[in-house]
Amino acid sequence: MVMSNLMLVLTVFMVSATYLLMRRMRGKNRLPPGPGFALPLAGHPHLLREKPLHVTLAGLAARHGPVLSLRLGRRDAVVVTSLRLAKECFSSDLDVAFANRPRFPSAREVSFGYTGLPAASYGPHWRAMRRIATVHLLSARRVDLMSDAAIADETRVMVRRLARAAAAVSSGVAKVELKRNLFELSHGVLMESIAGTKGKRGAGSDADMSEEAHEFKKVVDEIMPLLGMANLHDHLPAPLRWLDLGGVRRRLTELVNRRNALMHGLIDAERERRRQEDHAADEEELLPESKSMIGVMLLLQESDPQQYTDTFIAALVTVSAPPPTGSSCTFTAKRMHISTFSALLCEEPLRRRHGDHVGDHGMGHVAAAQPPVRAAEGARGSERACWPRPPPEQGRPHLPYLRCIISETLRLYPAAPLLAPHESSSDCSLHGYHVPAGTMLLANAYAIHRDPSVWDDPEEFRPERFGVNSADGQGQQGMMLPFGMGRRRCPGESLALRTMGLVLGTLIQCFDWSRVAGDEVDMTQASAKILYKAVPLVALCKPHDNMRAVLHKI
Ligand code: HEM
Repeated sequence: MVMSNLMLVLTVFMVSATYLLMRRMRGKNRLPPGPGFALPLAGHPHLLREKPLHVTLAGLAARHGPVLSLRLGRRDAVVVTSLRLAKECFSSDLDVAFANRPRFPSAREVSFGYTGLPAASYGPHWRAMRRIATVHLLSARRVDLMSDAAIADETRVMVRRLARAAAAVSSGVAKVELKRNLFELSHGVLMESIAGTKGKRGAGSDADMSEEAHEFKKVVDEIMPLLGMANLHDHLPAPLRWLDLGGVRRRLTELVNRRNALMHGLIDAERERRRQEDHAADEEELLPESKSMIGVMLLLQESDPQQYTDTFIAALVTVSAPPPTGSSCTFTAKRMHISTFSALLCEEPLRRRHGDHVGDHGMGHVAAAQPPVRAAEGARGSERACWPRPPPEQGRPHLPYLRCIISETLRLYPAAPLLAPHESSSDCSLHGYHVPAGTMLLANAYAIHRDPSVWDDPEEFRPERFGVNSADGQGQQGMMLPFGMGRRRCPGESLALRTMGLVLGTLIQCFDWSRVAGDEVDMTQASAKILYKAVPLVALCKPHDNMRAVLHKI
């Protein structure tokens, strides 16, 4: 009996190994190189145990080349680790071939059955959503409006909270956990942009967060850890997934139902508000841009109710919520990014841990960013300069150092280090190799941004490389892809950059930041699809001398 079982295992193993070897060797259908031994059924997960994944994949690329193939469970995957290849994938005909997203079972729960923008397959539904997102919800005009309203308001709320915390201690220096503050800020901005929940309640709208934002935050807080566990489910055989032994799927379904109920409640509330309003004349005069995202969508619904159903609206506006597994970006990414900037601003010199490697990042000059950025703001000390208002369009070039810091941080710490996974919809050829339909494509932005053949001293944090005094920065920007490339490039890029600039600029302008004595800023990266610090940053925050009077009045 034991003998026959052993024979069976050996036969399965030999057949799988021969099959994989033959596929790899087949003349014009030659797959990209990759690590040889793949476990039958499981593939290469044993090679990916080391965390974080983007660092492990960079190591494999160093051994096998800039395009390598892997087997992950029943999926073929190709990883590209060079700028040239990433551009080939996302800017030529291949961009269409790779415009699909892989369907992970756990993403079905959070992405409205794969109909949310980040998870949707390439096709008419995705095109319709994408057009609305870029034209109506995240256009330059709307980003301006959001800067004036939601982002500025929520930044002011955060500044007030920090100033009060500092005023409450006798030393005037508060110890604050930035991640929590930025998390609340991003939720506030999110809810204000989606539904304008604070504005609708009139008096008391200056509260730190609306009830809806609180509920949304609670749901998001609970969903996030489950997504990590749900990833494991994705690689289990279907019958085991169905059994849902750990109860992850059941819990996720409950939470997603709560989130959806909240979204549908917001849509109904906005519809009711519109009905009750004596809007006939006034409404016509209001520009669609001046409304919340739901308000804009309801206007579209009036013109085409079949297309813009409530579910369509909920799926579209929830894109800013936590990412479906397999997608990657959100306000979360942005929040984590501001947290990373803040870490850089507090540390001198910054020490960085990467697995076992602990090195001096040589970022002493980063702390020196505070004075130049402040000086660049011009009217320092005036209420106008301190107030979290977006710098006017023509004012933005006066903040070149801030722009450089943001670019350099996105280079070294791209929020989505492997972008979001793409999937080929047809057989195609990449760098002379055959890529079958249904192959998952990962682009290792983290490794591409540190490629020594492209960047001088790639491990150094050097904002000046983006051209503080000139327009050189444009060229450098084209050598990185923190927001992806091609058709599925992030549509929230302008909003993200605007918010990061505004929040970081305000934090620098209003407060002096330093690290807690004796503590080093730990830049260890958590292992996740979104890159963030494993250890939340606790920093010392002291109102800037010239700003005290202004902060007092907030
Ligand atoms: C620091 C902030 C952000 C970063 C680094 C970031 C990065 C990314 C990346 C790398 C992708 C995948 C691109 C690809 O598939 O190749 C993506 C997709 C996406 N992002 Fe962002 N993002 C950020 C903020 C935002 C914001 C604020 C929004 C909206 C409010 C947003 C909405 C989206 C959507 C909807 C997609 C999916 C697009 C599609 O599949 O067609 N992102 N983002």
